[in-house]
This record gives sequence, structure tokens and C-alpha cells, in this order.
Amino acid sequence: MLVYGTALHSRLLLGTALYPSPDVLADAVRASGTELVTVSLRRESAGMRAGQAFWTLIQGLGVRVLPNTAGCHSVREAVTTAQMAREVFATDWVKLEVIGEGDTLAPDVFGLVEAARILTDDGFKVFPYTTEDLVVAERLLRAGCEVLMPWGAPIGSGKGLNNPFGLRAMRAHFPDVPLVVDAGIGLPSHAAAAMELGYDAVLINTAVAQAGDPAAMAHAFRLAVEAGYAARLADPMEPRDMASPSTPVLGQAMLA
Ligand SMILES: CC(=O)[C@@H](O)[C@H](O)COP(=O)(O)O
Repeated sequence: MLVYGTALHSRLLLGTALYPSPDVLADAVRASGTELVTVSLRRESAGMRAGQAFWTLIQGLGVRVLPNTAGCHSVREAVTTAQMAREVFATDWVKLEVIGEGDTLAPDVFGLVEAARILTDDGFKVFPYTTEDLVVAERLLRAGCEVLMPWGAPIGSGKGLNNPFGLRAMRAHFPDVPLVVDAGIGLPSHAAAAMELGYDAVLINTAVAQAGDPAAMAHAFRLAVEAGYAARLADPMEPRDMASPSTPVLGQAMLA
């Protein structure tokens, strides 16, 4: 996947929150084969000591970092958090979340577009966490975003792809824009389904971090993402309503 001029070979993006320990997180990152992990500035700056240890751990893993504005509920908060993250993590990439509603953690798409415009004008490479709404998607592209990250389902829900039709429409409408399903994926089969729809990558946190064996689950997601991507490249058959014999019969059997 080429995003903001950078080639990412792994199509699995991993969140770094909610792991039972730093060692488990490190094992999961390695098992996932990811090249890009998202980190929350708010979490890392909560305790200076812990923040520094976490940052040292991430740097040792040799992966690229995508700071996020998780937990921000206003444009101002998201923009300020992104600007601080740029200093702390020394990158102009930012996963932009502007949360609009507490029960579903649905994005505030109006605030998202506004914040995306401010940040791209300020030189950021914005990865917006959005819905599958095509109008919002157009506005985000016009605001300077070169990648879109629609939700699969609410963050942390593990529900999978709530609206495969909407995600399919988004893929068809933006054939050349890198698209990443972000949030709500609970199982490797959900990730494979996203890739089979033609998505370029998936971003997963909770389903790996909260698994009984996060490293094993990270490996399972890695395989699923590769399988789904390979299936998409292999041009899957179209489903049909009626049966179609898979063993065509020509002529009649010669029975004595
Ligand atoms: C960490 C992060 O970026 C999350 O906000 C992201 O949306 C992942 O969601 P899940 O935890 O549902 O995988």
C-alpha cells in the first residue's frame, strides 16, 4: 500500500493500547508483521516515566508510528493533541479522531473535516477515522487527506463489518484512494472480509490486545489479512441466487 508516498508492505495496522503488559505488546507487534502502529499521546503523556518507557519500547520494535487523537471530542482538542504528538513522536503523520458521541464513539464528521483541513494546512499527513458516508469522504479528500479510514463497527465492539454495502460502495466510488477499515474488527474473518471487499488495509487494536493470547491472535490476523488480499487479487466469483451445477453433465450415462 502506498500512502503519502510511503510504501507499507504489511496491510495490518496495529493499535498499542489495552495490552496486559509491555512484553505482550511487543510480542504481538512482532507476530503481526505490522510496519505501522498507532499510539495515543494522551495515554503516553499521562505518566512521564511510563510514557518514556513505552516510547523506548516502540522505538526498539523498528516500526513506524502513527500518533492518534483518541479521546478528543472537539476540533481544538484534536488539533492541539496532533501538534503535541508531532513534537513528541517526531512525525507529521496523525490518525485523526474527533469523537462525536459517547455510546458508539462515532466520529463527529463535521469536526473531523474541519480539523483535517487545519492539520493538512499545517503540513500534517492526516489519516481520518470516519464513517462510510461518501459525502464526508469527498470533503475529507478535498481537505487534503490522501487516505480514508472508515469504521467497520464502533471502536472496541468487535462486531466486524456493520455495513458491508456501504464499505463496498466506498471502495467502488474511490478506486484509487487508499482505504483502511479502522475499528470494530473482532475476528480474523472480519479482517479477511474487509480485504476481500478490496480494502487496502485494516487497523486493529482491541481484538488483539484483549485476546487470551495476543501474539497468537496477531499472527492469526496477519494470515487473515494476507489471505483476504490474495483472494481479492484472484478475482472472486460473483455470488448468484440460483444453483449452478459444479459438475456439468454432458449427455446420458451409458447404463447396460
Ligand atoms: C487504537 C485505535 O486507533 C482505535 O481507536 C481504533 O479505532 C481501533 O479500534 P478497535 O479497538 O475496535 O480495533
